[in-house]
Amino acid sequence: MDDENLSHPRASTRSRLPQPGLREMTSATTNSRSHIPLPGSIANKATSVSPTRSKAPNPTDTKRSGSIIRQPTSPTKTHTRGTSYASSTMSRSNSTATRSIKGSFSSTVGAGSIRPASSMARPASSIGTRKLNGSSISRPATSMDTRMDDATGSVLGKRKGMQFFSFPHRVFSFPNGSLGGISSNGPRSSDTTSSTADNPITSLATQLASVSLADSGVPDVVPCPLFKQPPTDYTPFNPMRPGKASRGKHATPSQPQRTPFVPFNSSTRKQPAPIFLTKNSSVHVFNSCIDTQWDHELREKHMNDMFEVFMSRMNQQGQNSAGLKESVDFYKTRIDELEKTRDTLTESNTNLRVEMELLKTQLITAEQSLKVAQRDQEIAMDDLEMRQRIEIESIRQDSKKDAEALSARHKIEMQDLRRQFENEIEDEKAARVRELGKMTSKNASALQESEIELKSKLREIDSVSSLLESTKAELDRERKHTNDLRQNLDTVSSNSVTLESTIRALKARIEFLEGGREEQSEAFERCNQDMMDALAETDAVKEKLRREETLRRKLHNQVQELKGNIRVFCRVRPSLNNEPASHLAAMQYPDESEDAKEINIMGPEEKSSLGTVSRKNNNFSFDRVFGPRTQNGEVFDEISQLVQSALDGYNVCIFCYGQTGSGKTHTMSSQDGMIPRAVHQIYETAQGLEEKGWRYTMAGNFVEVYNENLNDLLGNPDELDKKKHEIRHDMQRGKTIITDITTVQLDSPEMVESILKNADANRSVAATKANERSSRSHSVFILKLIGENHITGERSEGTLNLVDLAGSERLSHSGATGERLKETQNINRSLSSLGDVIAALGQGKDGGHIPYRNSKLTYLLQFSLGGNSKTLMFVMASPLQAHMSETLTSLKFATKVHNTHIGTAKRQARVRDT
Ligand SMILES: Nc1ncnc2c1ncn2[C@@H]1O[C@H](COP(=O)(O)OP(=O)(O)OP(=O)(O)O)[C@@H](O)[C@H]1O
Repeated sequence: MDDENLSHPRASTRSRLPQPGLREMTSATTNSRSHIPLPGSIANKATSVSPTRSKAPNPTDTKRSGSIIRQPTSPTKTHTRGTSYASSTMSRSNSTATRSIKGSFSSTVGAGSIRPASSMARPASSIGTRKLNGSSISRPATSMDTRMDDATGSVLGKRKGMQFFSFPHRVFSFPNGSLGGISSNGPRSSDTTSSTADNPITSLATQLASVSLADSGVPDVVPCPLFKQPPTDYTPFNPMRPGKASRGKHATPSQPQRTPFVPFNSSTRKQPAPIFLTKNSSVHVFNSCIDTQWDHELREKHMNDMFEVFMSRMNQQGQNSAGLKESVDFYKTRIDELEKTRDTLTESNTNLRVEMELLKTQLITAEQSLKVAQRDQEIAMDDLEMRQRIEIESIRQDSKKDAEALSARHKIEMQDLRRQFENEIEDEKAARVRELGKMTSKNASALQESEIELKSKLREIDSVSSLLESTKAELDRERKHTNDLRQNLDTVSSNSVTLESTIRALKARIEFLEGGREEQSEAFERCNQDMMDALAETDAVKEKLRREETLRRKLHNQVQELKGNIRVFCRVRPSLNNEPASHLAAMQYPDESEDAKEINIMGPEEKSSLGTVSRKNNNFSFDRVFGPRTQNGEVFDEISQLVQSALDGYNVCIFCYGQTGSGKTHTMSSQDGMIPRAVHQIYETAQGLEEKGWRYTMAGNFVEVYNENLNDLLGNPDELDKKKHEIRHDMQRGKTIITDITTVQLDSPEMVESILKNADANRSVAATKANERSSRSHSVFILKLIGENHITGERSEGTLNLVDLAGSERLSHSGATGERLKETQNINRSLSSLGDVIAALGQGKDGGHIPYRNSKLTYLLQFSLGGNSKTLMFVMASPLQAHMSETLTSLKFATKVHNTHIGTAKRQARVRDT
């Protein structure tokens, strides 16, 4: 609260109210700014007021008042402020009293209250200075004084319904017995407000004049040439309502604008002094104005009336002052109370201040001790830090020395270790190098030895091969020599027989000659002639024999050609153990005991509308029909002559056609099948022909056509279905070449068996619904036979193709799906192509198109099917009733082939004319 009072103007006003200004008012406590001896107490005030009240207005009073009139040296300022203070003080004193009664004042500043710490810490100037200097007291004294002097009337007057009258209670005194101040202030409105700030007399006179004229009924504006016409916004002075001048004065203490005061008769009267420079100068001007313009008596009378009115009002003011006195007493009582309270507060403040001082002292002491302790602490810390720094430095140096020593030691150790490792590495390297050298030398020697050994082996091989060659040549020579010797032996033996007989004859002749010399000589000549005739006869017989062999060949092939270049044999396999007789179809072989060329297959029993049971008879006729009891040997006898044709230089093709399980493989590739038998026969025949000058070489290939791809059955089984083989034809020589095919030289009949085993293992076999082990490809065994007759100079090149076709069952019967379906489709397509090729050949048109290229099989057999070849078709038949349909289909196809006339075969041989 006190802080606010110090800082806030309103608070300072409030604090002034209870201050001891009234009681302790002295000259020292007067308002120094006004230099007016303000009433320090009511008594003083009463003293100053009482003469005014008791005495009538007279010039003396006026004069005395004139002495007093110095009081408002700055009248406007003092008066205005005093008025405002009066009103505010009055209202606030009430509020203060109220607060005091309610205890709020004592609660805030009373002795019993405890000031907060902040208040205690407040500087002494806030309280003590004010009290001691009394500067703040002088202002309330001024206020109070002003209030008492000026505002009382207004307040009381207002309160009591009195006409407002702000004339001061003091008597005005004009130096020349006139109210110069009135005239000088009256009409100068704007100038007045500004000039009053500088001239208090003029200001006071202006107020007085305005009030008195207004109250006395005298017109406000007196026509006086001395004054100018007042401005329209001129407002008479009202002390209760500060005008613009007073407000403006407070607001802006600007320099007043003064209108030069020109005397009316300035030309006649000499101015003693500059206008308004002194009070006397203005009086002179005023007097001069009066003398010349005003009716002095009238004005005096008028002034007297006015004075009386003033006086009466002054009396009234005196009465009012009594009321004010009461108020003052009340206020004095209140002030006493407040002063007591203030004393109490002062005392408590003093105690608190002492206490605060004590605390301050203690605080200072504590701060000092704290500072001392802090300083001691800092010193100790500095010492400690210094010691630690020294210790750290020493430790660091020690550590550095240790580290350096350690690193030096490590460096030495590292160098030692490095040297040691380098030595070890060098040793190891040298050992390794030595070892490597040894190994290299060993390897080199081993390599050298190996090379030497290899060279020796190569030499051995060369020598062995040359030996072999020479042995072969020698063997050939030996063979030849043996043959020659044999022939010679034969000749010699015959000759020896002849000679023996001749010798016997000669012996007899000799004996006869001995008996008669001439008869002996004749007999000897006859014997010699007989011998010569016998030798000549022997040569003639041999020549005749060779001519007969050539004739036999010619006749044999003529017989084969007469039989037809394509022949069809039918073979029905026997029933197997798991096939009961009830499941067999009814088949008949009408001419089995004779030619055995027919077969009747009885169809299922059919009942006619008349109830007769009949069977459809399917009669087929082929070149030969083999029944179920026929063995492979018997079959081969029928084809052996075709195999002989291959040796004679013909292309022979024997293939088996029929449904799955009809016995094709059994006939062709079984151990006693056509292929082994053919090879055996070829060997035997070839050996027999050697006596007649023939030498044969045999080379075999075994291939299969699977899904229209050619596979080498004698090759690597892993390359089946991967390695591609192409079929190429030499049209001029009538030769077929298969690329990348394995060719086996058949030096012995045993070689054929191993070939067949390998081929059988490689052959694609897949299970189907129709047969649990079914060959799903066409296999072709190709035997190339090249024969040379070193006696006759003949040469023959024949090919024997033994073909085991895949099953010919119909697609619907096989029940194949997926991959099997694809196989079956390819099989049927190739078989159909085979039929188309045979049919085209049967048409016999020279240069006609033969569709060999429609399938891989027909393209492969191009030179074995047609005019240059002999073809034999085995149509295989199953005895089962269930296979009847397929059997009939196969037999119908075979009948078509049988009815085809292909033409005359040509021998692939160069026969020397004999
Ligand atoms: N003449 C026969 N004498 C004895 N058994 C035979 C005869 N013909 C065929 N078989 C037997 O009948 C079965 C089927 O014969 P095979 O395998 O030769 O028929 P396939 O027509 O070659 O069949 P795929 O077309 O499936 O090769 C075999 O067990 C076989 O031994």
